[in-house]
Amino acid sequence: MFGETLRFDLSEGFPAFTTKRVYWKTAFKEMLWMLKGKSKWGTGNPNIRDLLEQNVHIWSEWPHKKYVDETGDDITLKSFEERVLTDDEFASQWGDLGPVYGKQWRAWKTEDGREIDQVSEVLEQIKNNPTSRRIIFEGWNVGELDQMALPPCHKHYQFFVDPVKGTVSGSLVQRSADTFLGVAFNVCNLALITTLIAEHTGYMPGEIVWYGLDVHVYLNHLDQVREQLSREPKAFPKLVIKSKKKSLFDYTIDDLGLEGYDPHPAIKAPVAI
Ligand SMILES: Nc1nc(=O)c2c([nH]1)NC[C@@H]1CN(c3ccc(C(=O)N[C@@H](CCC(=O)O)C(=O)O)cc3)CN21
Ligand SMILES: O=c1ccn([C@H]2C[C@H](O)[C@@H](COP(=O)(O)O)O2)c(=O)[nH]1
Repeated sequence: MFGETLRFDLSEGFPAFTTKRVYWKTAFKEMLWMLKGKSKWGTGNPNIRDLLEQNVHIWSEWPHKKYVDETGDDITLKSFEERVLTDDEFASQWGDLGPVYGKQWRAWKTEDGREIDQVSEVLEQIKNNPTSRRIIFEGWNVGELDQMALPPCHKHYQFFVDPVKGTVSGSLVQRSADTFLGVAFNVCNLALITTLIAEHTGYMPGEIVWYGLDVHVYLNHLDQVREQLSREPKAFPKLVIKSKKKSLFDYTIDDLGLEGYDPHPAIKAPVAI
């Protein structure tokens, strides 16, 4: 399908889907990793070492494939991850994802050698110029796409302040959406970033609007999708910020929680690489 929309009012609950268990901690860790921007490994591009240290494996397939293709060393995904985790030099060389998400969000390179922190600018604009129609961060850096492990799927984030309601709403344009595996994570993470941005600018979270352009279901997910569609949705949980940090960029998973999340059981599916 092309051009689909989902809309959730965050005052009515946190949109972690309930028709299957969404590994929201994994999703949140991914979002917090993106918000940190650069990695201390290698060239500073986002690196899977930082995810593996938190037991998150959802990005490992891509650098593993690159390593096997380029070196001919046919090691398993598990041994590859182990090596990235324990061998600093290996992590710097092979754990690097290129200038993906966090790099563009926090340190977009300009022609004159500066780096632009788009997320900090979003916070500044919401505080100082809330009626702006330019409250955006963008990951689609055309000149650097060929260096990225995957060109960004969730690419354009735009925020909107309603001064009367006292809310910040968030939206996401996603060029390509893996309906069964990716979208639950993407919606969760859009709701998380919108809530955190509201918290750090003195507003309440408003709505989130998700736009999916190429929205697809992989053929080897069909049984899983049918199973999920047969289930009745339940009430959404509530996001709790257990400890408010000074900066939006300082959160760890231990600072966040979901209260009242009682989903149907998880449904497993293979990820397409
Ligand atoms: N085909 C494809 N779909 C995606 O959703 C996707 C990509 N590729 N490439 C980049 C990232 C990585 N993402 C992923 C990758 C794997 C899962 C996944 O396997 N999720 C399982 C288990 C989660 C866990 O390990 O805790 C799930 O049941 O949600 C989710 C998102 C989202 N993106
Ligand atoms: O956050 C994400 C990241 C990726 N996806 C999905 C969408 C596609 O199925 C693949 C990417 O393949 P492309 O050929 O580059 O479109 O990953 C997602 O849904 N959410």
